[in-house]
Amino acid sequence: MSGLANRPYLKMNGIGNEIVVLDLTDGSHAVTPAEARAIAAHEPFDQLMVLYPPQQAGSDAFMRIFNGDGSQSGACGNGTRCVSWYLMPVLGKDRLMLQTPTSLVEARRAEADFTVDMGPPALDWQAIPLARDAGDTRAIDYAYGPAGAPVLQSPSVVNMGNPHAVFWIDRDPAEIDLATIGPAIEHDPLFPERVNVSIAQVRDSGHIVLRVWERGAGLTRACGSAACATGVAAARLGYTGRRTRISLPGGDLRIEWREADGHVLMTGAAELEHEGRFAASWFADAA
Ligand SMILES: N[C@H](CCC[C@H](N)C(=O)O)C(=O)O
Repeated sequence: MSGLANRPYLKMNGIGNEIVVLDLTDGSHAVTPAEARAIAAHEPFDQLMVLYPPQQAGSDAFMRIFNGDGSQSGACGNGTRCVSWYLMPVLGKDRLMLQTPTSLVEARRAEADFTVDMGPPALDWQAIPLARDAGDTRAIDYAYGPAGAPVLQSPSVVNMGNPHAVFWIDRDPAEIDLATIGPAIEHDPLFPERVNVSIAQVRDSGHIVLRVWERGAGLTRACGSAACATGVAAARLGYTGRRTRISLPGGDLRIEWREADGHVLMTGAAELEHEGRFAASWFADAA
C-alpha cells in the first residue's frame, strides 16, 4: 500500500491555478512521479506542491513541484503562495524560506496576499535552455505556422527557474487557439526541456493581459512564473516599466522586477478550496 494512503491534503488555487498542497514534513514518504499522476487522476491539479523536512540551515521546508503529467518544475509562483497560506500559520511565521531542488525561494505575507521572491531571471539562450543560439532573447528567431504566414513569431524567452516563451500580439489573447498551438510549441525541438507558452497583449505601460499553456499541465487559468517572465520581457522591450499588473483568466498578479538586485517579486492571492484525504485505491497501479 502506498505511504500516501489516507494522507490529508489541501486543494487550493492561486488565482485559478489549481494546486494541491501535501505536507510530508514528517519525512515519512517521498512522492514518485507515478503517485503524482495517480493523485492528478482523482484530484486534478496543475501543480502538486510537496513539502519535505528542511535540508539546509535557514530554510523552513524542502519543496518539490510536480506537474499533472508527473514531470517536475523548478518553480511555481502560484503554488508557492498556496504553500505560504498553509505553512505560515503552522510555523507561526510571516516569512518563509523554501528550498527547491534548484533554488531558495523567499515568501512573505502582504496583507491578505502573499509576495514570492522568484529570484533573478536567466536570459542567456543556454540557460532558457534553447537548442541553439536563436538571436536576441528579447525576440528570438522563431515562428509558428505556415512558412510566410506565421501565426505567432519572435517570442521573448526567459527562464524563471523554468523555461518560458512569451509571444506578443496586438489583440485579445483569448482569440488565439492556445489548446492547439500550445502543445506544438511546448514540444518544439528548439526547447530541449520543453517550454511554457504565453500569449501576451500589452494594454498600457503598466498592464498586460496574458494566457498560458503550461509545460506538463496544459491550459491553465494562471501561471505565476509565466507572469514573472512576461513582466521581465516587457520591461526589457520597453513595453512597460519594471512594475506591471498582469491579468490572467483567473485574476491579477502584481509583478516587480526589482532594480536593486534584479529579483522578480510576484504578489497575489491564495485560496483554499477544500481539504481531503487520499484513498488507498488511488495508488493501486502507482506502486
Ligand atoms: N503554475 C506555475 C508554474 C508551473 C510550471 C510548470 N508548468 C513547468 O514549468 O513545468 C506557476 O504559478 O509558476
